[in-house]
Amino acid sequence: MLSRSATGFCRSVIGQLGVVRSSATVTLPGVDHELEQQSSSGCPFHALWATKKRSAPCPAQRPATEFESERSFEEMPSPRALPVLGTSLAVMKFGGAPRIHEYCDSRHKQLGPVYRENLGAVQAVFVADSALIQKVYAHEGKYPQHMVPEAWTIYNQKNDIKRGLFFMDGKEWQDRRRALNNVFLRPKTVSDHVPVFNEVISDLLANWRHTSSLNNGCLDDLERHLYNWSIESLGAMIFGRRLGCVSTTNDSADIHEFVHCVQQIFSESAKMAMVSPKLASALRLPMWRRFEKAAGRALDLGREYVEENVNQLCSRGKGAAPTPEETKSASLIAQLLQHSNIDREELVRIVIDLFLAAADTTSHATQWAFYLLSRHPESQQKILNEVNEAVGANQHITEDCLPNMPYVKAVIKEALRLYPVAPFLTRILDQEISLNGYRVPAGKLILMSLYTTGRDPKSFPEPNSFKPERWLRENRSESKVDSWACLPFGLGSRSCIGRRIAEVQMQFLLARTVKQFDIGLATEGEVPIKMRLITTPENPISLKLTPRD
Ligand code: HEM
Repeated sequence: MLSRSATGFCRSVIGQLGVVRSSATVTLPGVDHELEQQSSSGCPFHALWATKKRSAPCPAQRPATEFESERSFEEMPSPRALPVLGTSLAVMKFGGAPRIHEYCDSRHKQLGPVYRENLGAVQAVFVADSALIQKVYAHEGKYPQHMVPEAWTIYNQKNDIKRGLFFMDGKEWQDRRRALNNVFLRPKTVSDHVPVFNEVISDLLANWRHTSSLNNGCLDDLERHLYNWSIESLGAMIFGRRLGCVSTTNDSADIHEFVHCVQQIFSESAKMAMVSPKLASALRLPMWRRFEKAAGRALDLGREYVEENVNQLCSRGKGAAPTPEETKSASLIAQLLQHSNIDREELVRIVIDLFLAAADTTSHATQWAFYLLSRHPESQQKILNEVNEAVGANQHITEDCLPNMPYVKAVIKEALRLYPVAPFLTRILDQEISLNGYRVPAGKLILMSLYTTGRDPKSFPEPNSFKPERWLRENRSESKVDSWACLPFGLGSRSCIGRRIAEVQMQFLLARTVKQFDIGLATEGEVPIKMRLITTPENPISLKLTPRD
């Protein structure tokens, strides 16, 4: 098993989000390329393998003799490394941690779909091939294990605190995941909260209309707007009430501080990509102190929100039946308390980690989608046509309209292919596996390079072009997309638990924004990726919004 404390430079450099193996299904209306859901009985990979019509047997069923003809781990392609420095200089030449996706991409081009490299103290196996990714998932076992950013592990150990789902492993993870699945993966959970998601969007769009009208049509700092939107939407769902990040009427200084802290946690841990978090914490470097302060404050504020919510629920008295309205808008906290044996203390940790997992990912994914739309007016027109047709006489986009809006969904999928928020999915397997003819011992860190697979011309013709159409069911035969090469939410039982929530929120926001505004880019030129633990724009993005009415 890989030591959790191992590594500085690299654990952070490659410390992106990992992925999964789940049991709930989310199907894309009109988008025929989803793979994530499997039945819990039998080998889930047989079904998946069968749907891909591969001639080789399911990798999970390969005979034990498989390894006899394989080459050893040491023989696996690996870049030349200098004594002591290893390959750090080569990484630096590419621009260091912010360009790690490009560095790994070039290594794959040089060394093939599977190679190993010691980045700092971490020895990792990099995989960029959809068939091999399937194989890794087929071997992830009952308790899939992923990598967590080292700064967090150190912080948790130092402060002796336990954390939420993302940080759990083994049986504890499985129990909690099941309890949360019961709430998060129920279609009704999302449906019940669509009205509040739309309420948040109405406030956001009113704010955008006002702000841009005062600034020559420009909406600056899209990142901050989307961060607020993402936290407000999730908060409304979790606490059953608006937090005030977006609304102008219910403004609370605390919530802005919370948003700021969550944002800072990510920005400071990304800075530790160039310095070992262990070293940064031991020397109490400014970046560590800022990280520690932001994490401590976020945890405190999160605790206050959760406790306030739980106290309100408890003060209603045990046997008091909720009113129909209350039942409809029941906070997820109420549902978790009702349907699981999670206690208050654990609830605090779980909820705070949900915010950490959701805020950055959803806001940056949406930011890239807006960026791409601003550069592709023809796609905006397609969305507009689709939305107008779907809403008909009814001017509001309701949940019932979503199945008739496959193009919007395809835009999201395409944005996540080009800009996978989590650029590497990570797994640490508890059994030996053979990848591309090389043995990978149990306990090795495996990084699946989504940036590379998503832009592989074998999987996606014209891979660098934004072509949402490729995901539409009617184009499937000629578009030749390989869904296994694009897994932005991971796969299987440890896949993103918030996927459906994020997708629905994004669909509504994109569709409603395009319906109201023609979206242009206020800033010049292409915006490159800067890796800050997740895939973010290097420069701030500003939009030019022109009302359509
Ligand atoms: C576009 C938005 C999002 C993307 C691209 C995304 C992506 C991912 C990925 C790749 C993982 C992989 C975990 C692994 O196996 O290591 C993950 C896990 C997770 N995500 Fe998301 N996510 C998004 C939004 C959300 C939202 C909105 C929530 C909460 C409502 C959320 C909650 C979580 C949690 C709790 C985990 C850990 C699951 C576990 O360990 O069992 N995510 N996400």
